[in-house]
Amino acid sequence: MLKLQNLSKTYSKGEVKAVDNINLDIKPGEIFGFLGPNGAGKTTTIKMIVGLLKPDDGKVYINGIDAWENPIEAKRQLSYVPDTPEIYDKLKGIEYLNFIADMYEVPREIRQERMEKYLEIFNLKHAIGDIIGSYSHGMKQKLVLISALIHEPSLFILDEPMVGLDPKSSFQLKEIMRERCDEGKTVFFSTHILEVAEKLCDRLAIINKGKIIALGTMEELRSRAEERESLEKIFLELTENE
Ligand SMILES: Nc1ncnc2c1ncn2[C@@H]1O[C@H](COP(=O)(O)OP(=O)(O)OP(=O)(O)O)[C@@H](O)[C@H]1O
Repeated sequence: MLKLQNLSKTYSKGEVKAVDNINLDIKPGEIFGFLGPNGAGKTTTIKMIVGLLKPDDGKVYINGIDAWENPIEAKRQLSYVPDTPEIYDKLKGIEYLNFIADMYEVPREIRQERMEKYLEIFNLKHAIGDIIGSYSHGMKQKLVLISALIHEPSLFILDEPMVGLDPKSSFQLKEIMRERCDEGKTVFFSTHILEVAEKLCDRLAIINKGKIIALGTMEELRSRAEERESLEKIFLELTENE
């Protein structure tokens, strides 16, 4: 479903190796957690997957489509929720949702049904006629989430999705992620919080200083951490973030 092959990215004319030759193969139906401390390379990796940052090296395949050779086809397969919801402040919530639904060519009746459902779930119905500029950070985040759910992507990519959401919305989001995966869709999300990864994902990768240092189920990683001091140190650091 999502395949990363020897993916690398540097910043500052090569001085900062943000992502260093990473490989991942994520299957349909998986909730995959991308866990790492601050500055590990999570956002950079995600931006290369969704087409916002060009890799220096390596390939991104989404459903077998090369994301940088066929960007439009690849983007049709996915939804992306960034860590900070930067959206058009001058639009009303409903205008933004319709704009996104238009871009993804979601038919009227279907979008209506999905909007109703998610606006209800995330308790945003009352504000949908208001200008986005008047929304709180959490409301903006929920609006972006709803817009990402409107076209039912086969790959759902979320950068630090739980940050800024109230506990009820976090719970709802977790339920939605699980539902998507039960339908054979794939969720890839980043977090710097061990507990979030633990509660949610089927499998996870730990990234540190741009490299993947461990890959497997949480159980597998925990037992490996007991044997490997470097992994144990990362685990401790991630626990302290909670
Ligand atoms: N535009 C940039 N210019 C220079 N260095 C950058 C740039 N963006 C990120 N970096 C550096 O690249 C590395 C990886 O950053 P990235 O934002 O991908 O990490 P992250 O795991 O998402 O971190 P966080 O959890 O803090 O968001 C860090 O060392 C960061 O300082």
